[in-house]
Amino acid sequence: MKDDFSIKGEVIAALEGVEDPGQGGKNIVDTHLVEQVEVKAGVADITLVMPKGRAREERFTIEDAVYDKVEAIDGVLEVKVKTMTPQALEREQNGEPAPAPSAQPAAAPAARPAAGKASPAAQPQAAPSAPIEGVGKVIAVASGKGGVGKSTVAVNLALALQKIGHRVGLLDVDIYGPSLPTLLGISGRPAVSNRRILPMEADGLRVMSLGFLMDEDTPVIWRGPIVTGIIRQFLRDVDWSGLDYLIVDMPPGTGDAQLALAQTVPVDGAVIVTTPSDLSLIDAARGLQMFKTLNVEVMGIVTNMSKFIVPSTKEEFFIFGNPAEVAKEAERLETPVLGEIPLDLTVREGGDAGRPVVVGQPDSPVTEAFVELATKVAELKPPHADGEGGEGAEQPKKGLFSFLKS
Ligand SMILES: Nc1ncnc2c1ncn2[C@@H]1O[C@H](COP(=O)(O)OP(=O)(O)OP(=O)(O)O)[C@@H](O)[C@H]1O
Repeated sequence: MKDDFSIKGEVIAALEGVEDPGQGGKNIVDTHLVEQVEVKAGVADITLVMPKGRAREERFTIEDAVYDKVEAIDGVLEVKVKTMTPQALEREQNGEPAPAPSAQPAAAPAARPAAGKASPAAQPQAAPSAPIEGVGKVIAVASGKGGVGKSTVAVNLALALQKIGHRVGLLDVDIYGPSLPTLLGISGRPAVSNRRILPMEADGLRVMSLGFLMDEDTPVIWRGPIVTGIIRQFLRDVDWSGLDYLIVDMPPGTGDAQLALAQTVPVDGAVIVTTPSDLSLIDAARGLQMFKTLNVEVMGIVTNMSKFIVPSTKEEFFIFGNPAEVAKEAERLETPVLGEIPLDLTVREGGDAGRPVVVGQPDSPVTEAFVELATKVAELKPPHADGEGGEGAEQPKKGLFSFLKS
């Protein structure tokens, strides 16, 4: 039986098949009508947002199409569609009471049990994912739990891949706390040329992060479909051409960003970062399972903060638990341990100073550990021979930064 997570992916893909009338053929996800999608025990709860002035006929056409498409998904038992005005949504989000009936949301929630399933052939499939032009391999760096050093590993893995001779890009889709600008010590807004976003540059890497587009204090409350839109634009509208590797720093956990990435481009492999602590390991196993569900190959686990070596005596301390436990868990999960990165003051200091350890301390043991990791990653996933291909390739581009205007 399908789990709710995979059904949710199919629901979002199905909504991308619903046209928003009068919007030049765009679908309702791209025009930001879809505010939220939740699937629990086979019940799909969909919130649409439409301005009050929207023609009733159009609204009904959209709602009907949503019901038809979503009901046809295998595993969906019931479909609930709630259509709200932006004002009603804002009130709901602020926890304010609904006003008098005359100013109610555009429509009350309506449910329809998903009777009479369509034949499997007619069921919507996940959106086809086309490779990014000119990029060799896309590698996701993920963690089940926050704070284990995933972004630190992503940045230093990217730099170490570069150190061993590859051309590398780094994409930060950690929507809950994009940290690449801080870790790499860069800021500013990316330029747009020929309707494509140009990545920023740091230490020879091409970098794109949500952090470049957000105010530092902006609370991030983007929901599933918006996250999908942002990630799609970062993959499709940014000029990544001419790269051997694109390293993607994922948000922690198992959620919409992972789903969006896997549905937008073929992901060649995922690297799961964990500390040796029990809790991180449980979450790492969950993350690993999620990538399997999404048909993304898990290349292995990286144990971060594996041990602390006292610089003067070389004595070793296992502050977060013994890395042997990670090895045991990796064996149980039938995945290799790709590398062990020690807990080291220079890593933290380098991160805070915007000078990652691989460039700040190029001859240190920690850098050596990152280079070993990068070498293993490159062995497992060598970049395509035609990694340069696709430069200058013409792609239809529309709605740059449109997600920020919604
Ligand atoms: N091996 C290490 N040695 C010392 N400090 C480290 C190491 N790895 C990460 N850190 C530090 O731990 C903190 C958290 O790291 P980081 O931001 O990379 O974690 P994260 O898993 O990406 O967090 P989030 O869940 O917030 O995205 C940072 O201060 C970083 O410098």
